[in-house]
Amino acid sequence: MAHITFDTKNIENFVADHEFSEMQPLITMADQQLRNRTGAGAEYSDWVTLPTDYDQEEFARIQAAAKRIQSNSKILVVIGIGGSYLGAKMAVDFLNPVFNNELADDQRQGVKIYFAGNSTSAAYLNDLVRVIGDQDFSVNVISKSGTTTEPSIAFRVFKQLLEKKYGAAAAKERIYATTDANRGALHDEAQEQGYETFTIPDGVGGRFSVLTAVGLLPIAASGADIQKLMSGAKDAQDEYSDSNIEKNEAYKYAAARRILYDKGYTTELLINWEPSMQYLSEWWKQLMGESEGKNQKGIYPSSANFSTDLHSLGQYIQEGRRDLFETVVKLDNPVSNLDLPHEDGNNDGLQYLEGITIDEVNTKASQGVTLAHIDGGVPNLAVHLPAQDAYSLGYLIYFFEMAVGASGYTFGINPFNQPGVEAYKTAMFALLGKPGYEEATKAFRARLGE
Ligand SMILES: O=P(O)(O)OC[C@H]1O[C@](O)(CO)[C@@H](O)[C@@H]1O
Repeated sequence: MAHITFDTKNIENFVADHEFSEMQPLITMADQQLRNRTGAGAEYSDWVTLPTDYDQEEFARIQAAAKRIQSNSKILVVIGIGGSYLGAKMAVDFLNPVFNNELADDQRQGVKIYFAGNSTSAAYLNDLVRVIGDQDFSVNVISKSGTTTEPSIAFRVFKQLLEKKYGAAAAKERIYATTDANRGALHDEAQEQGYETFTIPDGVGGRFSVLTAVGLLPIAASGADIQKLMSGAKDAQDEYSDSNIEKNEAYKYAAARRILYDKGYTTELLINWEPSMQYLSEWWKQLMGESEGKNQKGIYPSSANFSTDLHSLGQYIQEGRRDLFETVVKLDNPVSNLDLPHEDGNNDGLQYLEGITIDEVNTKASQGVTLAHIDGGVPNLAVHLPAQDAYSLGYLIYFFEMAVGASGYTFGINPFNQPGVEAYKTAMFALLGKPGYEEATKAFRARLGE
């Protein structure tokens, strides 16, 4: 089966071949830390073998639950934030038609998926309640800790909506909780209330959890093929098993990023040319940023959606500060195509494009932009995706996970924790007056002049 490929030819002007061989010892060391589980945070590296070592019984329950949701609901509200949200959103968007939720029921493979609990916006929750209206729905609440404020608030709202609509007992049949196997507020509530539960394994951190029930249940409910997703990831696990940069493209990507970083290219833009891939970048940003951004080090992960953002960020990318490099994720074969419609005359100046497809325009645009950006001093890496399908996505997920696992160790940090996220939570809890934060409450309120 065709699989993703990684291409460094467009950094030739910026990086010499010998620089890759010089990076090999660092990558070999990182590979050993990762695979022998001797590096910092190794207890959270079970994702390395997840595609060949996952709970088959739970996988079957996920598929059964997805079928049940499809049979009794029009909508699945997926509640979660960060790693308990972005992987599912990425995959649901990538594997379904762009306007999936707006299609007629018989045009859609599975249920409509709406996400909640990923902000503190009241308007978002109010508007989603209005969208649901009198349609049948179920809820998948996802939280490893079970105490994250945003999803906890959203869960209250949608749990009460379910109870109002179906009654307390029937509401419980429509709630699916994905959480820690043994502990946490959500775990305890699920046990007490008898919700069907799915597990976020102890050894898999949030941002690496898309191939667990965290991603798999929403993805399956949307109608996408989670078996093929896992099989793409499994083939990637086999493919990226060598520590040699020349035999392992995930490590070649890690090495290329690290070489560029050392030369002052400290911001990486993940570029896509399909609107359905916008959330691939959002997922990738958490994966990279939360893993690498520690001890005042790490590549800042950003993204741009082309050609849209060429008309907003294009100027900066072409001529702004020269600390950017791009990684383009390019789809080699579009999921659907369109001929430019014929029109008599040439009032819109598009006659020269007649006879070629819109996807060819997309491809030529991407090639042209790459050349222009290289000329402007922006190194350009490329990941080619053969198809917009579950197999390729599973492969791609594993590619990025392996790359950041190794890359994190080259920075000498723990790629699997996220201590810095606590700072905002402390400030927020203090200002909200959460019990246990009394001293911090005084200090933060004083800073606001309260
Ligand atoms: O699944 P939880 O515990 O609700 O956490 C959600 C997200 O919050 C973080 O812990 C911090 O933002 C992420 O690492 C995680 O993906």
